[in-house]
Amino acid sequence: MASKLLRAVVLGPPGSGKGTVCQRIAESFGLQHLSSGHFLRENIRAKSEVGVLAKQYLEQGLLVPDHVITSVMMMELEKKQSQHWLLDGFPRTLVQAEALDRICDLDLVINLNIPFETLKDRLSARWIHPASGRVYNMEFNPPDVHGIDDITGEPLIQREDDKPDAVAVRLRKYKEAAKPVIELYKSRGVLHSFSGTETNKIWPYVYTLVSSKVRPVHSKEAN
Ligand SMILES: Nc1nc2c(ncn2[C@H]2C[C@H](O)[C@@H](COP(=O)(O)OP(=O)(O)OP(=O)(O)O)O2)c(=O)[nH]1
Ligand SMILES: Nc1ncnc2c1ncn2[C@@H]1O[C@H](COP(=O)(O)OP(=O)(O)O)[C@@H](O)[C@H]1O
Repeated sequence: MASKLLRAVVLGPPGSGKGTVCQRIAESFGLQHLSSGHFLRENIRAKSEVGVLAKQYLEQGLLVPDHVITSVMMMELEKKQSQHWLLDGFPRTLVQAEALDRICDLDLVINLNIPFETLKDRLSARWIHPASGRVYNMEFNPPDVHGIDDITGEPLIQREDDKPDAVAVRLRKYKEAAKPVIELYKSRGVLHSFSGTETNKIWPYVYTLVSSKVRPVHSKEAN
């Protein structure tokens, strides 16, 4: 199998399961999972310059300006140059995709196609552990103890932008902005779309696809 470092992106609307799928890929293949939303929330908590600027956008469910998120992501990617990585939530506009093009050639783009109603239901049941970005869902993957993170025992919170009004705005904005990005990757032949209402059903196909590019951490081959 090729020893080239994998450069992959997962695209999909809010609540489509990008975070969940990326978490599984990262664990199965030992890839670095880089989530734009997670970096922004970390900056907000740290009250950094970026965080102060980004806060108002996140609270309203709006996209952060391209130059802000691009500089955050470029800084993170620079630190991970020698590792396989997987981007979650970036690029989300054509301008961001063009910025990414300037630093790498993508090998793989995974596009999650999930019906609107499913997305609305999922987001309202989502809880996160803010420090780690771990994601729970009260129906799909509840924590062992209600409202508590399994690993640290710290309280879980519901994101401001998972409230119903912000969710509707986010879904609409996503559609508009993502269309040209999806078209771009389709035209390059790197786009792989997966449709369905359940991450567990989509996951085996995603696993097979990623296996064709990188070796699983726990495969018999690797042991
Ligand atoms: N019921 C159900 N819930 C799921 C399924 N897959 C993921 N979820 C849950 C986990 C979360 O609470 C919520 C959204 O999943 P993620 O946080 O992984 O989605 P994504 O990263 O795309 O959302 P984001 O962009 O951060 O808003 O849905 C599924 O197949 N069924
Ligand atoms: N690539 C990006 N471009 C602009 N804004 C972003 C980007 N990634 C994240 N954000 C901001 O952070 C918020 C949370 O992002 P994320 O955790 O990926 O969740 P979601 O997919 O539900 O919007 C977004 O609603 C947006 O305000």
